[in-house]
Amino acid sequence: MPALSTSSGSDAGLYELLVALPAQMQPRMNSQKDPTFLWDVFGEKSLHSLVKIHEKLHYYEKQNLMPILQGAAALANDLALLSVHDTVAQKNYDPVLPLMPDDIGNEEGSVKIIYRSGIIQVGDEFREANGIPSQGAITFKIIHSIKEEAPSKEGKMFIKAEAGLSFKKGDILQIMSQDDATWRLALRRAEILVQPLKVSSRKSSDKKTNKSMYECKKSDQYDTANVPTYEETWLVLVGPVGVGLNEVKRKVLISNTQQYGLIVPYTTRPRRSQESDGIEYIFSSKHLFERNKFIEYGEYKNNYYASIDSVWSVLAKNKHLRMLEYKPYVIFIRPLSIGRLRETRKNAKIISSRDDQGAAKPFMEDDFQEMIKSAQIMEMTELIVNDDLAVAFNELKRTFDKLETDMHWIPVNWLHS
Ligand SMILES: Nc1ncnc2c1ncn2[C@@H]1O[C@H](COP(=O)(O)OP(=O)(O)OP(=O)(O)O)[C@@H](O)[C@H]1O
Repeated sequence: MPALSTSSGSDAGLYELLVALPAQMQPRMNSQKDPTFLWDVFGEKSLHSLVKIHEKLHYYEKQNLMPILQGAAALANDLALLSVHDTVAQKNYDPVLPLMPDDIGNEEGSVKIIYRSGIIQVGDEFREANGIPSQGAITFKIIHSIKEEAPSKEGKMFIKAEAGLSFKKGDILQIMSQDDATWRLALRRAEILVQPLKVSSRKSSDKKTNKSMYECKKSDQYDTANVPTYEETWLVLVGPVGVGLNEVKRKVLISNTQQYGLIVPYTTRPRRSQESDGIEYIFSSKHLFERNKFIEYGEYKNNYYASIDSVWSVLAKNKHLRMLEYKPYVIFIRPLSIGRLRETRKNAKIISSRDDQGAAKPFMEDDFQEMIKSAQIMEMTELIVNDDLAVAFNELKRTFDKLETDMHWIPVNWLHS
């Protein structure tokens, strides 16, 4: 079969070939019917139309087609939009669900559904289903699990409700943390205590606020007020006669004269020869004494002992003096043992209460026994043993320093009395 040729290149030759084909094949045909048949087939008009369309499309295929009409351009945009829509619609945008944990059994279908929705995690608690089962729609209340923290050294603290601290009206709870908006970490306290009292070096302008704190009568008023702080600390040293109160006091005073001041007490006893009025005591008559209002007073061997004005004069000099509506921090100084008193007080002298002149005399066995006996009936906030004077002094200093910085719980009646 000879190669078919086209007159105007490969693009336009197909239609012409169709037209020429029956004539070119005629010499090779035996039957008269064959050329008629071929002519009918290749001469068919619709075939020619199709071939023409094919050739046109083939020609424009490699060119950028621009629609001639404005309406056609809009149609092109719509087609692009539809095409994008179809592409997007065919894509799968479903959430990627977490894999099921291995340890959930087959029967726990509902748990699987909730879990796979990603709302809850392993360890979360399922609490409620509308309160009543199988009635219309079910509302799930889901509480996320919280990791339990290691117990603190200060005491057991709980986060989970089941492990929480039960308490009733009147119990005293010390709040340890309010970091969480819905939970409070607290320790139960046995004593009847209210505010922590902090001694700090606040400016005197804060005193008014503190005063209003004392006047609070209800606990919710304490809650909203500031924690009271005090500039002045009133320390009272108590102990049996001759235990060494003056000695200890003297050591504290000379250790920091800026910080500590002495309250000069009142007394109705006669002034001794070596004493000066206003130094050791302010000497007063019984008549005047009874007309005065004192912070504290006591009676000893028919004589009164008390203090008041001196408190204010110490305050005025800006010395340290703790005041909580005149409730002092009391430190009890006691001897170690009668044996140690005999050893350590060999060269010491007591101002004998039996001697009206108040002459200093060496300690007698009776003095030691009296000291031990009265020490046994005294119970105070803080206890310091005056065996070795230097040790006792250091311990006292440590207590004072702690008072400066630490919080102190105070009995509730201190605020109401
Ligand atoms: N730890 C101690 N070791 C040895 N001697 C001490 C010690 N403490 C105090 N003394 C001595 O004991 C004597 C009595 O001390 P101090 O006068 O201070 O006692 P006091 O408790 O103030 O007595 P009073 O109650 O009669 O005023 C003094 O001679 C003092 O030096």
